Amino acid sequence: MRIAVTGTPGTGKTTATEALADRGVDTPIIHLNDEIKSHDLWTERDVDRDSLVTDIEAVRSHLGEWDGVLESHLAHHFAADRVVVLRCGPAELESRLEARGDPPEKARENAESEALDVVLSEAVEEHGPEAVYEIDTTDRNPEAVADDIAAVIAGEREPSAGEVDFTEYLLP
Ligand SMILES: Nc1ncnc2c1ncn2[C@@H]1O[C@H](COP(=O)(O)OP(=O)(O)OP(=O)(O)O)[C@@H](O)[C@H]1O
Repeated sequence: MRIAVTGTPGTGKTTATEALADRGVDTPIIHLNDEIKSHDLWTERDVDRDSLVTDIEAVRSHLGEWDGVLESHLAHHFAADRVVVLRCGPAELESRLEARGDPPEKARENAESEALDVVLSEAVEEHGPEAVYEIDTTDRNPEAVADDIAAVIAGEREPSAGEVDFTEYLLP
């Protein structure tokens, strides 16, 4: 079973999947961003955004026939059986990102992307609504989010997409 855990940076993918791993689940968890760095699966450095441009095809061949949980804001770009999209209210997302040291303009850019449902829309377009599981992490602790991800893995949660609406963040 291949579970992609995706979402705008700051929605808590790493934290929630690490909480899951701490429970000793027997599902392998792949932190894709670590794989990209450790196996040089990138094409160039984006100096302006202080990030690496991922080589999607190189990642695809590196992953091969993977199984378990694939965690990254890019995870929905790869074949998966179920796609978990973590969501977070843009204002809280901006605060989380700034609190961890991200530059304010980058935090704001991600908050606007979250308000525009960018990752959710890509996930639904690439996998279909029947494979997408939206989980709102706003004002919830990582353990509760990990519980919801575990429910998706166990097949105990119905697919849901588009129930979260953060567009008011974009209002002047
Ligand atoms: N449920 C939560 N409630 C409050 N803060 C959280 C929660 N989950 C994560 N955080 C905090 O938000 C920040 C971002 O979390 P995390 O790195 O797990 O997000 P991410 O989605 O993996 O981000 P990225 O895609 O950049 O790796 C961290 O400082 C983390 O401590």
